[in-house]
Amino acid sequence: MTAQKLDGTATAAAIKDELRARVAALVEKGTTPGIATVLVGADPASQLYVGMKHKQSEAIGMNSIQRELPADATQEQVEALIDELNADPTCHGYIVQLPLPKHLDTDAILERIDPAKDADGLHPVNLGRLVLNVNAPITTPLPCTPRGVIELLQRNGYDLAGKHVVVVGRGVTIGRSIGLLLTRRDINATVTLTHTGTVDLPRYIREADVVVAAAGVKHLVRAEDVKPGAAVLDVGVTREADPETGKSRVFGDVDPAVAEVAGYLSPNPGGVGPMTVALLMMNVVEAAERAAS
Ligand SMILES: Nc1nc(=O)c2c([nH]1)NC[C@@H]1CN(c3ccc(C(=O)N[C@@H](CCC(=O)O)C(=O)O)cc3)C=[N+]21
Repeated sequence: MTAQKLDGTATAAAIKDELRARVAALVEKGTTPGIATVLVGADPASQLYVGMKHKQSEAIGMNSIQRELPADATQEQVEALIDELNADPTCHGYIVQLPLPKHLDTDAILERIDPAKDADGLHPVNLGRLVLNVNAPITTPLPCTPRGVIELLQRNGYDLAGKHVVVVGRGVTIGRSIGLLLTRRDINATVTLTHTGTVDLPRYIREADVVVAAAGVKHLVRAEDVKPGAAVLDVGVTREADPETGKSRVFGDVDPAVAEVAGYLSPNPGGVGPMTVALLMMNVVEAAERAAS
């Protein structure tokens, strides 16, 4: 492999060390930052993700609140739980683990979250403020996966100013939101957003200094299309049986051969996933800092 690995696990560990100190300072002043999760149903992957978030939050001294409802919970029950967390002064931020069971109105539930407690940073009010606020310092929760991508590059010495970032995929968690951060004056990147309606995707990939692959299509980004030396961040998740072992595992959006061409590569797993969890916690620590000041 010629590419330098952008190690999300190590970078997230450094962020967590900083957060541990910020948590301790808040505790000193009488506020223990509290993070909550809402899990509806018992999907094994969701249980695993939620468990990871609690374990890591507790490891840095946060208070963690784990709320669960059965898979057949009604809209009213979920909304009542949201109202409860909005009113709970010990909960400074929380997430509703997605996806929710199909009978529930996901948008209505997410919009009911108090924007000040939105740990994902994806509440319409927070995204709207990000659209409107191009330059002023940000005082609202930020979308945590996009922030994770940017921190992973910056903390490994990659300067995004003037770079052409090609984003593949228009999902809300990354594709549609990351450009709002990358094009702020303090980062100063240029962004192209591509998606399944893009004609001739390789034409765009070839022009990219940075590729953020978040389409959820296994091995969509091929080595022959990547500019030598480019930074490639693999954010896609496809869960499939491994052809060799037969066991289910995660496949990213980036063909492994890209490692021979790229200058920097954020693998999956071990890249943006751990950064997302670290930035989720940072959103909650920042919410607690604002609440305490
Ligand atoms: N409201 C909401 N917010 C989320 O942030 C959210 C969500 N719902 N639903 C599900 C997805 C998925 N997600 C991941 C977070 C960390 C890893 C992660 O750390 N993965 C490890 C591997 C973990 C393992 O599988 O053992 C890695 O990439 O190295 C993966 C996936 C957050 N999500």
